[in-house]
Amino acid sequence: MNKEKLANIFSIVSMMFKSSYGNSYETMLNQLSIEEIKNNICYLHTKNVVVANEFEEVKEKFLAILNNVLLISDIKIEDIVITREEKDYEIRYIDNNNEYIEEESFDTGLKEEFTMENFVAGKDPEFAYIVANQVIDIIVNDKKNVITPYLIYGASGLGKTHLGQAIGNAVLAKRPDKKVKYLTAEDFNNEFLEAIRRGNFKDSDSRDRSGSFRQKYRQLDLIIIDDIQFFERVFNRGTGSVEEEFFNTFNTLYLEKKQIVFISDRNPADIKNMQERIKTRIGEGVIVEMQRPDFSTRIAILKKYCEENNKKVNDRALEYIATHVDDSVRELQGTLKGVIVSSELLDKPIDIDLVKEVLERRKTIIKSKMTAESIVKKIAKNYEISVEEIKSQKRQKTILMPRQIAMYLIKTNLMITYDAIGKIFDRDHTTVMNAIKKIETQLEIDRDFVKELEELNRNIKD
Ligand SMILES: Nc1ncnc2c1ncn2[C@@H]1O[C@H](COP(=O)(O)OP(=O)(O)OP(=O)(O)O)[C@@H](O)[C@H]1O
Repeated sequence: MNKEKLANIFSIVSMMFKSSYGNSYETMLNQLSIEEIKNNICYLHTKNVVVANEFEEVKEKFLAILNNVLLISDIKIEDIVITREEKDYEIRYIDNNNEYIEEESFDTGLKEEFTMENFVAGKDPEFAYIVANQVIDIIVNDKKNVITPYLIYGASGLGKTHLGQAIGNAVLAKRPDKKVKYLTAEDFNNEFLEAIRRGNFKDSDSRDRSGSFRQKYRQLDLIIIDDIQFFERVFNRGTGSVEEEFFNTFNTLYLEKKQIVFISDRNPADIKNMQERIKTRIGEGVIVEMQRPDFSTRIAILKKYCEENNKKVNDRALEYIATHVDDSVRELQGTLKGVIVSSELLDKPIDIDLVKEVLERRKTIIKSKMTAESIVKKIAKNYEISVEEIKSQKRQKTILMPRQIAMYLIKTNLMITYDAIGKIFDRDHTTVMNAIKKIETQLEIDRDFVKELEELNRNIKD
């Protein structure tokens, strides 16, 4: 199978994986690529050991989807092997006046495939696109009237990341002297914690810090922070240092009239745990909701995809796809990719029957999707407690036991990490591990409990 086909397959499986198990896997999947399929083994590659470890935890789930996608080609993958380069991070540290300074090759975080040119705006461009162009114009021409912060929010797969990244790429294309950085809120949080761990600060007092973390972010002309809803998981958790650093970085850039772009899956008013002062600052900028593309834009997106990838697909097939997939551009492109790959693998022409077959297959996988939240909800309902209670810190048996069961069923069904489960219940990795062990022990000694759990397991799949 050639590289292009392999890449297409990987991108379809990744899309379905995210669709079934959540977009939190996006960072991991972005750092993986498919190398080859040989002797029924699929070889994936990553440079990052953390990604390799994270993938091991969800390998079986990924394998199941991969085999489903390859079903019609009669290839059955038996195992996935990760290959990895030794060098994980290109970061060096130098000792300067007894302070550690991080020397990092500056990575803009931008991907070249996301441009304003390949963002299909449609005949009647939406507001988010119009403002994006204004933002680019302001930075490129050093205009003073910055639109900061510019916040784009909206449902998954509508092109928020694409547009945010495209702003960065357009600025650098015209003004390579500008300092631009794209990162996710999770990256910001991790880098901050890593900087503390590596002694990048003078002491543990979060107000007295030095080093490149601050410098790096505060010298930017344009910062694009994606998925800021992530902050609700880390803000308001004791020390508040991440929140403080975020506010200070944001505020410094804001006061210096530098351009800030935030991307979120929801309106900032609905992001929990965010201090009022941050919300107020955000409110001083421009907030735009990304819209679902209309039919003619969906057709234009599909045509653009064909053009860029040099594929010929007849108008009827494109119209059929655009009629049946109307809620996400990611899903729209994924369906088209699926149709193209199926036609190539089967050596069949693209007709409505093939499109229907692919749509049906995608629906079955998506229909069977079970998420951690759906499991929590069903378990809470079964034990007649609320979702808030099951996630709360309460320890009475009537709440504790359902919580442990929910953790166990999430682990066994979704195979996500203990940390990821911990985040759902606001618990640490060890607590989750102990809870699951407890259920396993109980299952070994109690036949009735086994039956109860089997019944629950059936329920959560309905
Ligand atoms: N208007 C568009 N024109 C061309 N491609 C688009 C458009 N909108 C989205 N896409 C493509 O759809 C895919 C999903 O877009 P993107 O990741 O930007 O969505 P998102 O809104 O950020 O989703 P999420 O919230 O799940 O991260 C990408 O491949 C992107 O290039």
